[in-house]
Amino acid sequence: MLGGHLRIGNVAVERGADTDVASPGYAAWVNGVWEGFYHYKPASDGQLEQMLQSHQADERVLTAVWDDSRPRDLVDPLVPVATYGTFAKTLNIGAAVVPAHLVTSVTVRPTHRRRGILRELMSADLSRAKQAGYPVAALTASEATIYGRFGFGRVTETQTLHLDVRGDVRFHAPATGSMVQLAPGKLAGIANGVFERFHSTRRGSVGRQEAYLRHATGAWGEEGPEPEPKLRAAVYLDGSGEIQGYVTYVFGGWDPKPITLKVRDLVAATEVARREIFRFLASFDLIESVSCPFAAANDPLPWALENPARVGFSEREHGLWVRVLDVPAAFDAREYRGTGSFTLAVTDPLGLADGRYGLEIRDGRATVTALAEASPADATCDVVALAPLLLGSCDTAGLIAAGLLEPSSHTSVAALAALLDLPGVPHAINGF
Ligand SMILES: CC(=O)SCCNC(=O)CCNC(=O)[C@H](O)C(C)(C)COP(=O)(O)OP(=O)(O)OC[C@H]1O[C@@H](n2cnc3c(N)ncnc32)[C@H](O)[C@@H]1OP(=O)(O)O
Repeated sequence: MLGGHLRIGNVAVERGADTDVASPGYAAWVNGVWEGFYHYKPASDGQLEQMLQSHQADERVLTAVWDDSRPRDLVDPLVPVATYGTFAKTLNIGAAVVPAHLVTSVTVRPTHRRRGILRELMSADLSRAKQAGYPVAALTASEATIYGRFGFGRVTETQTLHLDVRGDVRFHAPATGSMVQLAPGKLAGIANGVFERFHSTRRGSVGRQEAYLRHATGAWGEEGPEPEPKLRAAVYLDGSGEIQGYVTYVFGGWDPKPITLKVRDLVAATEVARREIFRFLASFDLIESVSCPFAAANDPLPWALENPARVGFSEREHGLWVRVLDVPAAFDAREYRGTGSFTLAVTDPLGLADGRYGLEIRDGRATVTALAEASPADATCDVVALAPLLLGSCDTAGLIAAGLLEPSSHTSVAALAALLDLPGVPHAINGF
């Protein structure tokens, strides 16, 4: 419980009574978030309306903390000292796509930091999410060191891909299908469907908030909810004319060098579509480089090219963080290999996921049950390690070497690895 003059409450995503503009409380919450992330320009009525529409589409739950001790002649009491937002999407765990409780817009003002406001907001929220039946919570973090203490583990890494497109870029595979350049607005009826196909097949993918569609269509730009006239778009059609991917991009200007085409969003339902979109991006005259964010840690593009040295990567970052709330529900949705069984003991300082769990695996699918405390465990881990274990972000040997997973003295690590280790890495192509 927060003490003193601090008060926690929800903020409705609504227009003001008898007005067609955002309510003062909602406007104060949005501006609180913007200020927390150093967007030092209050949102205009038009921007607030855009935010409100997208937050309503996401069915966001907004929480704020107010400090009633601040002098009212100096600051509007509606202005929060902390913000916290959540919404429901899904996470692809490999064998199934499960509901995910997404956390975003976490800010605490410098005047109120390190007093336990984040801890209070997050502990209560994660308990509620577990009670509501979410197997997992997820977030994308500003700093890697904040969320481990709440049981979040890093599951994906992303990086920015740079493709040198000077001269003739040659691919091993022959070209297939076709690209069509179109006005970004045309993606309104296309982008979500392509993303859903990617999302349903890619382990680690997390559902997208409404803002992504607004960005894809150019209704929103880099600076937020304002039109982006520079945006260009194209779609990839396979041999039968079906749209299998799209890309949005902007010209980075004649300076600085190299002259760069900057991908804003690239979503491909198939690996062929992704490769063909890069073939298209490599074909622009006068352009020297193409940059593309949210590339996977094991991006296959260098393997597609006759000269893999054309591809470089920068800004390798932690991407998605996942918090397991319900071990049986989450691990039932995981992929495994072969047939076998083992018992996992989990410790969790927040008391949400701790216990002993039996995993009965048959032909790559598991039935997971909570066991009595006294059951002997084949391996032990903290809740933080559950996330990379769940998503197959790191193999069993790597988790053991990192000190995140501890096999018991009688456990065959090779047998455990034969059940748990998965090919490839999870990949999420969005932030929130
Ligand atoms: C999902 C997202 O929205 S990610 C974006 C997070 N927001 C930002 O980065 C905006 C700028 N920063 C902030 O607003 C705040 O400093 C916050 C939200 C990061 C932290 O809020 P606070 O209320 O100060 O945190 P609180 O006092 O509850 O601290 C909780 C714990 O986190 C730790 N912690 C807080 N901030 C940080 C940090 N930046 N780095 C490392 N640890 C941190 C505290 O030491 C404390 O640890 P303990 O409980 O184990 O002793």
